[in-house]
Amino acid sequence: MSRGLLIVLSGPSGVGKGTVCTALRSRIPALVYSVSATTRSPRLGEVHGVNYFFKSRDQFMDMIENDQLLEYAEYVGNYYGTPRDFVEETLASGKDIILEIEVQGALKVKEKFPEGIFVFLMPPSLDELKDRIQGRGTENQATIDHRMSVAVDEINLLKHYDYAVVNDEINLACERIESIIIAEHCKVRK
Ligand SMILES: Nc1nc2c(ncn2[C@@H]2O[C@H](COP(=O)(O)OP(=O)(O)O)[C@@H](O)[C@H]2O)c(=O)[nH]1
Ligand SMILES: Nc1ncnc2c1ncn2[C@@H]1O[C@H](COP(=O)(O)OP(=O)(O)O)[C@@H](O)[C@H]1O
Repeated sequence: MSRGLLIVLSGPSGVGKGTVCTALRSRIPALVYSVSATTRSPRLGEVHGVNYFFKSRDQFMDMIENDQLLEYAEYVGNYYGTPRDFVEETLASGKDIILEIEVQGALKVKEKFPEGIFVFLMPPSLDELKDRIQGRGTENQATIDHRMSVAVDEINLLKHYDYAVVNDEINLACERIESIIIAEHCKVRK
């Protein structure tokens, strides 16, 4: 049996990664989602084990010490990381897995899995990005400003990715990513 594809969906906060990823999973039910660990507090409606594994700082440090994370990053004051075993087991079972992670973490995954498919979700413009973060209403102004300054640095790292997908419209962005996955399955691997 051939291994599954590792798909990394990355891009600045507020670009629509979560929204696009949820829509993509309903279009492709076989696509497995990697649930990350984080030290961030749960937002209203978020469920432990579904959206994230919510951890204390000490628990997160233990996961790092015990080499349980494929990658991790500190992002705007909190830690986020990808549980390693789940990714390895999913790929070995022949299923495709999608990681929805920020840019520093994506680049670390690339060092370990250069064969992964790295997709950068682009905002139609920086003004639209700010409107989306503000419109979501989950962050205070200082965090929004911090996330916007990080976003500019992140967009400068686009060159390390395989694909750039503009999230102008959710269904269109999903179609583009679905097409990428289909094409990657057809690829002749040398
Ligand atoms: N490196 C890394 N980043 C992650 C992971 N899980 C989530 N992130 C990213 O961390 C950033 C902040 O996530 P979050 O606080 O949920 O905010 P939101 O994605 O902007 O709604 C986003 O860019 C996520 O994609 C992970 O396991 N590793
Ligand atoms: N294509 C789109 N057009 C308009 N609004 C969008 C689009 N994609 C996402 N959004 C909105 O932008 C906000 C941020 O999306 P979210 O998925 O939380 O981003 P991220 O996970 O990248 O931080 C949400 O309010 C979401 O409904």
